[in-house]
Amino acid sequence: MCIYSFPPFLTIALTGTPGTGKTQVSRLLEKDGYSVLHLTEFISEHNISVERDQERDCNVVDMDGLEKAVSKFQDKIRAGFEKKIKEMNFSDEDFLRYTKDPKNLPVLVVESHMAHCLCDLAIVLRSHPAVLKERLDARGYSEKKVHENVLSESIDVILCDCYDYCRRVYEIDNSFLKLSETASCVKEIIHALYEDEFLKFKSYISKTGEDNSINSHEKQINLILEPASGLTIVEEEGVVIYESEYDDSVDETNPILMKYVPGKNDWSNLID
Ligand SMILES: Nc1ncnc2c1ncn2[C@@H]1O[C@H](COP(=O)(O)OP(=O)(O)O)[C@@H](O)[C@H]1O
Repeated sequence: MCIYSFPPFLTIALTGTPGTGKTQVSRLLEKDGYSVLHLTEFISEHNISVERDQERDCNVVDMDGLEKAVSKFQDKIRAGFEKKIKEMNFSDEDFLRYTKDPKNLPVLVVESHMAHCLCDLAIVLRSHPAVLKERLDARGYSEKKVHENVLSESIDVILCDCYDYCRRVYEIDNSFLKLSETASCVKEIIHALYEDEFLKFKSYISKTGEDNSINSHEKQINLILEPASGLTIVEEEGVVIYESEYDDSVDETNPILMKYVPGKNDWSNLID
């Protein structure tokens, strides 16, 4: 269950098998002014790893601790955006124009191969297993670690996980793209997604009978989006919450998002 406010603040996972380019691409996004959380650095800064898995050559993370720490971080970033927005008297059109500037976009990009466990929107970077193998070999990974990651990419492990955890999932195959082109695709999805969610939330709020203009709310409107039928109103600790339905099937009408709907890369025939 997720609770949203209006205008929405989105947390988007930039995920993918190691070597698909998450770190490099997210550095480019950061340079352009997007808010980015690098989860691996965040985990070591906050001491959230519990132990080292020697066999798989990686750290084991305390997921509950991570979730709490990320949620706290997210609240801080979100409060900053909300403060700025409250100070301005926006029409919807003005607001959407304002959010075209990455610095003003109420979005936090969380970058990691497990970011999708913490977000309900995901962008998955994909690379052809042969391309991925080259990148991981160049990194000096052991043969076993390269094989494990290449196999995982071939059978869509992260993509399938995303379907389990996330409400909306998009996939970019960057096997034959430059880093900057991959970054452009990510940006395209982020902005299209923000606009789409904004309009969707707005229409949910109009179903509640509340005023759905940006500056009309003294208090936050909280929406719980889950596959429920109809619209019900619940009170939780004095806060009015509107439970609305959403369609969790892949049903994109935005032409940009349609370009990135997942499922196009079938590399399973490469498994020997
Ligand atoms: N189109 C591309 N998109 C992303 N990475 C690319 C691309 N082409 C080459 N690369 C290279 O692949 C490697 C990906 O590394 P990195 O960003 O650390 O991946 P990850 O964070 O997913 O493990 C980098 O050396 C990067 O330069």
